[in-house]
Amino acid sequence: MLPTINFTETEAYKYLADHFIDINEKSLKDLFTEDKERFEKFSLLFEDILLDFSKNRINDTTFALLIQLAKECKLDEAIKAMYAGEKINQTEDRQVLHIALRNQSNTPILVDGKDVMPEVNKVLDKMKDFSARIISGEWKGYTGKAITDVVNIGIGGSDLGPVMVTEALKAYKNHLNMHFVSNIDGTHMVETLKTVDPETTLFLVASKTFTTQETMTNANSARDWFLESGAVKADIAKHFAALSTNEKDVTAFGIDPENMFGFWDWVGGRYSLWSAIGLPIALSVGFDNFKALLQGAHATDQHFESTPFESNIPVILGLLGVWYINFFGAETQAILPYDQYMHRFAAYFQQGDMESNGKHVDRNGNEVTYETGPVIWGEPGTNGQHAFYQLIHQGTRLIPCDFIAPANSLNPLGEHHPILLSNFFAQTEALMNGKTEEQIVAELQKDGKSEAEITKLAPFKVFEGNRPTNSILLKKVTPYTLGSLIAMYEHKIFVQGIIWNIFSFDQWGVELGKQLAKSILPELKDNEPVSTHDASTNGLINQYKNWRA
Ligand SMILES: O=P(O)(O)OC[C@H]1O[C@H](O)[C@@H](O)[C@@H](O)[C@@H]1O
Repeated sequence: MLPTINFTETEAYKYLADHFIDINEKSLKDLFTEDKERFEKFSLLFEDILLDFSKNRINDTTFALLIQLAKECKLDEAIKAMYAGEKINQTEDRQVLHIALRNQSNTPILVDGKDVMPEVNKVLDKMKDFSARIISGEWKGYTGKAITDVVNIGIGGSDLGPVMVTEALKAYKNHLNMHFVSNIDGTHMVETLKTVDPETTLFLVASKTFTTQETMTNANSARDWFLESGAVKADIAKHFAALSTNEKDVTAFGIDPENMFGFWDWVGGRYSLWSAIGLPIALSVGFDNFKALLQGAHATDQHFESTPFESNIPVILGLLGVWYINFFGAETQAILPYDQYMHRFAAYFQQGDMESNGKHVDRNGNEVTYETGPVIWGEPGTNGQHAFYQLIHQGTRLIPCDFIAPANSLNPLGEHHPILLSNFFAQTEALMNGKTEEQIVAELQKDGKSEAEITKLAPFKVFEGNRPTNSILLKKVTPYTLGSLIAMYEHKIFVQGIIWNIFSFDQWGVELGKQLAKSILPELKDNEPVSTHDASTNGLINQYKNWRA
């Protein structure tokens, strides 16, 4: 069982609330001037990842109080409970053990007294064998040709992770063409099928439950398309595999259980890329690279489990988020990777974070009296700079940003990488220091502007600065480092969920819309006007019926 402490009633929270008044008066610039050791104090090197959190609106006191907050909320007990396989997903009565999927030390992890590692390793071995056969061309399609294209059909956690990682690791990719169909919009499937050949395509039906409407509809359409190509039912075994926990429905769909890669209900969908759901990753970059991804995540898991909070990266990232959300009133968190390959990283953590911590009821079942999960968003640098950074620099909202960049490019091309990184360094510096009116005036005077022009223009050109950022510098984007980084963000989400006293591993909020869609679908069959809903919904449905061809 997880502790159920209201963090706003802790001693640390009360001190933080007072202390916030002091910090809110201070500028980051002053904090750096006051403390020459600031970078050394507020940065951490973990293998090939440097986290610099010194450009945050904290000082020694803030940091100590945040650590105290984590202790008072019994974060240590919560971490132990997760690692020990306790059923911390209490509303679904399940363990939360994505750490077992990447437990490369292979120490026993018990679920109801039974070590899950032999099962985990068995599936990994099966993935290794299967991916090797597909990649080498030993596996043949129904007309004897090797597989050239893989279409993953899945949505949410059965899509976003594999998409994000295969994109982030594209530099390590082999000859297989990867496609991902998630949306129920027929366009997604139709456009994908236009680019593939049934004789050389492997479909992976990825669904933890194997009941998700979008995925099952897409899988049925793919199967129909395949059978219309001249293949017969027996050929399905050569072109369809399932990544799921639901063997019964996989078999009913017509997929050979031999082609089923299983996982378990103690793996949350949005934490499942490390399981059989990661098969598209293993196919795209080879099993050794997939294993390196798991190893990187495992290194973070060990760090998170055993490092004192003061130097524990996920703990620090989580606490900084709490500081901004609950004291400064920040509503969003930007994730800004200066790496084109990582262009889906923010989208991935939109699900990871918002589905986990988008909760308004605490672990006692009571409405919370404070803010919880932030809105996560972001785009890769430098594109974001030319789109939304204006608001980050000069808007009215405080937006904590995580800047992520690799020191080494996987595509060193002329001056591109130094230019990219000069922007990465410049942005956090600009956000911190801003630009004062005096600086602006001096600049305008130098440009020969008149006093009248200077007075008119200067207010618009001022940057108040004092905008907080984390910088995460990676030596290079490798499968291992990427695994470590993803796991850091996962555990950060866990930390925040514990502080906020919410359940991070259920997702009841996605159910209502699904249920309503199911009841509306039969109403769309005929052209009779509907009157069973509110006036707006009736009006929309009836206009749709009028317009549809
Ligand atoms: O893998 P499945 O079972 O198809 O679920 C896909 C997605 O469905 C829902 O939106 C949620 O439950 C997500 O967490 C999940 O990832």
